[in-house]
Amino acid sequence: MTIEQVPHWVQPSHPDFITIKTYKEGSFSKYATASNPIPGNTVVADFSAATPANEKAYSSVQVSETDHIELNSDLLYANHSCNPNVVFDTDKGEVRTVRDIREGEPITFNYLSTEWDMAQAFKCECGSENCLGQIQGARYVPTKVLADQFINSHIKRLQQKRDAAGKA
Ligand SMILES: C[S@@+](CC[C@H](N)C(=O)[O-])C[C@H]1O[C@@H](n2cnc3c(N)ncnc32)[C@H](O)[C@@H]1O
Repeated sequence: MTIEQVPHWVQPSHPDFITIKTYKEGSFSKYATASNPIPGNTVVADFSAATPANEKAYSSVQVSETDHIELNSDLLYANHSCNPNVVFDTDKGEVRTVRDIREGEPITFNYLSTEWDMAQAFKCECGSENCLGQIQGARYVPTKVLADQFINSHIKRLQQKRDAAGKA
């Protein structure tokens, strides 16, 4: 079944940053690409349009051990990658590049850096050498597998609690 996803915000929401493209027919087929070249370590967006999410969904971003937000912007179309080029820093409420990004390059972040137990799992198509395959939340991945990656503080706390309980 194809789910029609009709944005409720004015598009484009981040014209200098995001150009949306479509890569296949059907649901979840859109992705954010860079409108311009962007240097590494640049703050490119914030979460100022976000609102609390009543429940987690494919579209929400987890911002604490219990809370989720809806982005209400074209940031929604940032796909997951196991080797991402931006971070969604939920403590600072900002999106930052982690390396230089070429114009037209897909904008991606690591969903496991924000999500503990996702509403909707998927088989990752990022194509990275270190691709983890099934993406369903950091809960399902050993802490050491994510050790070299940017991980938000709420996920680190949840990892610590899980690992401590496992040793008890
Ligand atoms: C927040 S949306 C991202 C935008 C989405 N591609 C769309 O068209 O609405 C998250 C969904 O996109 C898809 N997705 C994101 N990253 C993916 C990836 N690396 N491989 C396969 N599907 C992905 C999954 O269906 C996921 O549930």
